[in-house]
Amino acid sequence: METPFLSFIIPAYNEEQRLPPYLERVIGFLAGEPYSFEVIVVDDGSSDGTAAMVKALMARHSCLRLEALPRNRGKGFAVKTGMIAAKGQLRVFADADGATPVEEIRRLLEANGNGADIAIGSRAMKSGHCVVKGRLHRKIMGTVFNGLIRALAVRGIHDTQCGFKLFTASAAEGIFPRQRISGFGFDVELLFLARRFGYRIIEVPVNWADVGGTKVRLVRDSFRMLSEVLRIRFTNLTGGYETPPRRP
Ligand SMILES: Nc1nc2c(ncn2[C@@H]2O[C@H](COP(=O)(O)OP(=O)(O)O[C@H]3O[C@H](CO)[C@@H](O)[C@H](O)[C@@H]3O)[C@@H](O)[C@H]2O)c(=O)[nH]1
Repeated sequence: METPFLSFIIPAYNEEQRLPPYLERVIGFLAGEPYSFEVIVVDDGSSDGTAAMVKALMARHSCLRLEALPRNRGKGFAVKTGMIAAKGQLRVFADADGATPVEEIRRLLEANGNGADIAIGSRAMKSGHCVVKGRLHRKIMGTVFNGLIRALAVRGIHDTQCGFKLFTASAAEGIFPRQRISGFGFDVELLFLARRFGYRIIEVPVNWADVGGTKVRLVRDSFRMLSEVLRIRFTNLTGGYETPPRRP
């Protein structure tokens, strides 16, 4: 069987400290795997040296690409940019802090092998091999937010917000051009559209660690996410989403 070409996309906002070690780990790991790959960093108008740092690493790693946005647009917009620029038959996005070890990609690929158009990492599904390390208030927030999301937008998914998701090229091309939410609520919109378009989603347990230095502001971003979820409902109700593509 032909080995797939894989795109690994990292949205980054002011990540000059946390991103370099993760990038090295990602490239080192993928280089040892049996497929070819590209790594795309989408710099979301950072005010620190994120873009310069990526450019310096590009001199050593030909697999590395930079998509630089002129101003800060939000994680959702950055992921959409990377997914549309990507060339891979399989496209993964992951957080810059390396909260989910890159090795966990094997679990996403296994789910894809089992028929998933979209494989999503989950911190909520318990499994013998998975460790989820996080502070209590983040866990409580996560549980409350996920409960609300399940009721409002995507029933049956345990963890919509884990920043470790895989799409086949055809799912990415069907969903991302139709994505409208630029903030952290974008994960919910992706899954909502995926359901609506008939793509098969498989949720898999992954290791995850709260490595600190989060850019998420608890109160501000929670309210913003809630308003984004309500916007998804409203856009759908008023027929705002384009006609679904036909699932191949
Ligand atoms: N492009 C872009 N990316 C951003 C922004 N703010 C944060 N990010 C990126 O989003 C990722 C996650 O941000 P963290 O700072 O690591 O926050 P976290 O607390 O670990 O995030 C958790 O909650 C988020 C919101 O639900 C999730 O999106 C994320 O996957 C994770 O579960 C990182 O790659 C970070 O660079 C922004 O304004 N723009």
